[in-house]
Amino acid sequence: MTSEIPSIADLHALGAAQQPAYPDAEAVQAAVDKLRTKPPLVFAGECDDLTGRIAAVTRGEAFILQGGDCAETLAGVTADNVRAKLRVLLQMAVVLTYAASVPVVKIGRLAGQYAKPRSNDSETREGVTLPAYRGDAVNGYDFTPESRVPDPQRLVDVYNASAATLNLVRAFVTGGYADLRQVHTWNQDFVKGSPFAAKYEALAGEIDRAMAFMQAIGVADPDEFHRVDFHSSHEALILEYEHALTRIDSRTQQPYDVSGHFVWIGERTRQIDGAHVELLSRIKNPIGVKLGPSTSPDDAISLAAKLNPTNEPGRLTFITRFGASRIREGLPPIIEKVTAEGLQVAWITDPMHGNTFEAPSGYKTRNFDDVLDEVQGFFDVHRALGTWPGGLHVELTGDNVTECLGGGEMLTDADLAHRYESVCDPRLNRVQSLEMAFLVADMLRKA
Ligand SMILES: O=C[C@H](O)[C@H](O)COP(=O)(O)O
Ligand SMILES: C=C(OP(=O)(O)O)C(=O)O
Repeated sequence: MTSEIPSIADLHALGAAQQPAYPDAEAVQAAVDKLRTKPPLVFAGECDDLTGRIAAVTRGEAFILQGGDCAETLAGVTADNVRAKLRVLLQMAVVLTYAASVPVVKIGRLAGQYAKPRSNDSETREGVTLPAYRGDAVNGYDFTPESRVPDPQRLVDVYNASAATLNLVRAFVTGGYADLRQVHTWNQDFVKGSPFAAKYEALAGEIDRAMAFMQAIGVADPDEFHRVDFHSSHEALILEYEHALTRIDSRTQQPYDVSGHFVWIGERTRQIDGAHVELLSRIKNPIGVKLGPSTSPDDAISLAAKLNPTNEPGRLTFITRFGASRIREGLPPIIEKVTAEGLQVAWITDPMHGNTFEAPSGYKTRNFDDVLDEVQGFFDVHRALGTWPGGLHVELTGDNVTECLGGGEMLTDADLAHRYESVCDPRLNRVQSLEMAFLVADMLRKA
């Protein structure tokens, strides 16, 4: 590590929000020492490649699809689970690419999304108060005093789980599963009778014909259909983990956080003088910052100045998450100021985090219509300002869970109990995700 990266103590001295209160400093040091010996999960060159792809988004030539679990779990690292998430993202990407004729940059909230910022430090159930669950990177979900103690060994477990996930993802995306000629296969075992399954099947048939045509006239190399580019991402939350995985690239002598291709700073940790902004200002990966409704135009300018001082296209993505009721008033002044200053950023919408509420049943949920309305608001604002709506960031799963209300299946509060599996926030299920892709493809075509 060079002097360019502050020490972990210096970072903590700046003030770091949302960090675990580890009871045993020696155990933290032991976990960090172990992480420092581990090989990189991603390569610096891959991160640069992603920066180049996001630069195309900044120029209005491509669209980002970023999606996956709210919180990955260690127990969730199974072949079926990873394949299901990848499959729904591939299906969505195909819909967006084909229906809107725009290249789609695919980024999973995957292989590292294990730490959660929380609104409250503690959780109370039936008169018992314990530390809040902060993701499998920090403590256990079980509501017992033992499980909720932050354990730094979990950081090593998360590294291993991320390595296993990435290994599978790389095998799937280069080994034939993601081959465009498999578009029909991805649709197998979809919810029977779903109108979106039928709509997808029709689109897949068109893609087959288009590929056959391109091959027949000799403009397409079959190898081009065989593999896709897919990148990992997560919120860079736990300083010990991200710092231990920040390494100097032997090609360029520059620091990269090799825990994932793209890392972002959350709404609760984007303090301009805080530790997260400082650490991410030093690494060379493409990075994101969540911007919620309290963001002022000057906040956005200061963040861009600190995080992307050379104004490099593709380096910085603003992920806006205002809520459906606030985006139409809140977003324009920010975009206007950023554009007036000539700042190169990609804009993407997270229509999930500003639209969460507690249903009468007690489940944390989101309404599909609110999510869609925020996406529509995002497109409307960009259209009015002549800027490019560069992408969609969603919490989703490849399974048929019942966590968000509405959508084509018209899930109600009574349905939430059937299959609510998220350990933190509610995700779109497979049908809702595909429905979202078709609706966004329509918006994108008009953009
Ligand atoms: O995913 C984002 C946050 O971690 C989450 O929304 C916080 O949830 P909470 O308000 O239940 O703590
Ligand atoms: C915590 C998250 O979002 P935000 O920082 O926008 O609340 C998240 O995306 O997991």
